[in-house]
Amino acid sequence: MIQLEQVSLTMGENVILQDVSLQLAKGQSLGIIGPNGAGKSTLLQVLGGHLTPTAGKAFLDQKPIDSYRKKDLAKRVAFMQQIANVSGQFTAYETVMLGRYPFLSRFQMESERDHEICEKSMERTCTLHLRDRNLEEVSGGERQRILLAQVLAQEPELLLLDEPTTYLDMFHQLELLTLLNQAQKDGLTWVAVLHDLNLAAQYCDQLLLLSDGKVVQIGRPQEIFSSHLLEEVFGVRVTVVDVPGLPVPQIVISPKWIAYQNS
Ligand SMILES: Nc1ncnc2c1ncn2[C@@H]1O[C@H](COP(=O)(O)OP(=O)(O)OP(=O)(O)O)[C@@H](O)[C@H]1O
Repeated sequence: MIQLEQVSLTMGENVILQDVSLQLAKGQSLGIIGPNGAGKSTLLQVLGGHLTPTAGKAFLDQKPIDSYRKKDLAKRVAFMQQIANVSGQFTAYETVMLGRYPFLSRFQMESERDHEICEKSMERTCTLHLRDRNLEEVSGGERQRILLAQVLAQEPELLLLDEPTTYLDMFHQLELLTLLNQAQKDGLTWVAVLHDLNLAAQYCDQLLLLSDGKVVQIGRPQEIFSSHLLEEVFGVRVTVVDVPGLPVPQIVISPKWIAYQNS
């Protein structure tokens, strides 16, 4: 479904992404992990067609992403942005309805079906009770769930999410990721920037570890969760542990100075 071939992106004199290649088939999920400033959000923007690589190629279904008309792309790809970038001037329901706009022509009113889809998306994300509240009048976690309802209402084939679990409590973090895994069974492909490596390992088919704009490794969580690799990239002490009942390993982190103290 998506394919990047040696993608590089330069802004001014800064090389933000360098030689990034990846392939993701329909119905798969990918977690992008890496330290602050590694280029994760930028990579997501390239996948969404918001940024065009300065070198290399990005494809959606074998067609260059930058060759799609904006509206055609919006019918297939939804982008759940970081909530810090979202304006609070709309009600929750209006915000969710924005997800239907790629399907409406100019001056066309929303149909009964559009309303049904919005309500269903709000039900799935437990936000229906907030429908008439302004986005400025809800908590960070509620706002995050409203944004999730918006991208679900868009009924995308590819969903891109930038740190979707920020502001969510443990219950709602699991709920969001479970919802994504359920949608995946119906064919959704999704890519998320995640800072919680343990959740990323539990819910993503593949992880892409990015550092300084370069792919350190891409593979199944079991392959990425080597203490060596994570210690080198994140600069913290990492212990990889098996948890009974979980098919993937988890990590326990501690500050690197503890390693120095104990050694
Ligand atoms: N418009 C811009 N012009 C120049 N440099 C930029 C621009 N936007 C981002 N950068 C730089 O690109 C690098 C990657 O930024 P990006 O936001 O993709 O990182 P990230 O891995 O998502 O970070 P974080 O985990 O902190 O959100 C950073 O060093 C950032 O300062």
